[in-house]
Amino acid sequence: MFLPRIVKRMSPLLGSRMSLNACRFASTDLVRTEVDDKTGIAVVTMNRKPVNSLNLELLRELSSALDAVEKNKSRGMILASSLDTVFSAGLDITEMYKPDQARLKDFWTTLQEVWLKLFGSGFPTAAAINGHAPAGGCLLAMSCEYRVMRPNLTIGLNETQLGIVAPSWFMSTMENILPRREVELALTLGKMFSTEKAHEIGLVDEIVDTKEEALAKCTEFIQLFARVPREARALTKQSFRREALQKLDRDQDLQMFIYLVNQPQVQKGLGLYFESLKKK
Ligand SMILES: CCCCCCCCCC/C=C/CC(=O)SCCNC(=O)CCNC(=O)[C@H](O)C(C)(C)COP(=O)(O)OP(=O)(O)OC[C@H]1O[C@@H](n2cnc3c(N)ncnc32)[C@H](O)[C@@H]1OP(=O)(O)O
Repeated sequence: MFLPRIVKRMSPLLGSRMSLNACRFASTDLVRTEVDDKTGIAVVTMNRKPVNSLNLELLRELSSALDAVEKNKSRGMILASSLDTVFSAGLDITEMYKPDQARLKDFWTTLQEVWLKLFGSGFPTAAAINGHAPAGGCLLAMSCEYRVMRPNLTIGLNETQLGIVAPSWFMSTMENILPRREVELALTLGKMFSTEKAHEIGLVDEIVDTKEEALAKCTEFIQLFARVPREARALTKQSFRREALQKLDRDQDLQMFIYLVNQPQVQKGLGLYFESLKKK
């Protein structure tokens, strides 16, 4: 259960440049939310070792953090990771392999909720991609409006490589950024792009060397909207993204997911993939 703790603290968040800004913190073990009092921007940091794989608890806390950012009327939100080399490893395979059926349902419903809140948010969003971002990790980054990434990492929707299929709303999210042809190729190949290639094709907007620089660039992006009326901006974004948002039929998507994940050959594939990750 997410219980926001709102306290005043000095922020070490963005290094010395921001270190005198007081921040409000609303944090749990898995997700830290820090709002800079000077910029009004919230940094939501995923903190689930070792790889920020998205299990039910992390998704629930992300969902609550997004509610808190909305409620606090923050100027915008930056999504980041506390880990050195991984932004998010995507969905936690253990949620889908030999699952408890009630939890599986909760898991998928919460993932849908996080996407609807993040992709459909009125406030500006940016992702500081300070580590690898496969599959669901790529979905989170793509749901933001701007992406800044460190070099020599990877990002992409690799589902077909695992023998599974990215849901259509994962596809629409990529299509909101890249040309259709590029998306079709990326999805059918299950392509993981290097940071440099992702930048070349426009999946990533900027490359920087450190997490601090990534946070600073994301802040600059969000500040572009400082003089744009908030409501007009929000409605424009939501109207632009409406088609993708409305295409998600939550019940149908849930039923399809439950049916497919429980297929013996999908379970076998997930088991083999999970083993291969462990043996790596
Ligand atoms: C036709 C049938 C259709 C069926 C359709 C039904 C299904 C629909 C759902 C589709 C949606 C899927 C979206 C997803 O997100 S699936 C998840 C995909 N994720 C990945 O492929 C990433 C896998 N991980 C990695 O590539 C690497 O871990 C990394 C992120 C690059 C980091 O590498 P690093 O070397 O730092 O770390 P390790 O690989 O050593 O991992 C450390 C430990 O973490 C465990 N791990 C890693 N990823 C996951 C994960 N996604 N879920 C659970 N656990 C994970 C790994 O096993 C190590 O554990 P260990 O320390 O115990 O060995």
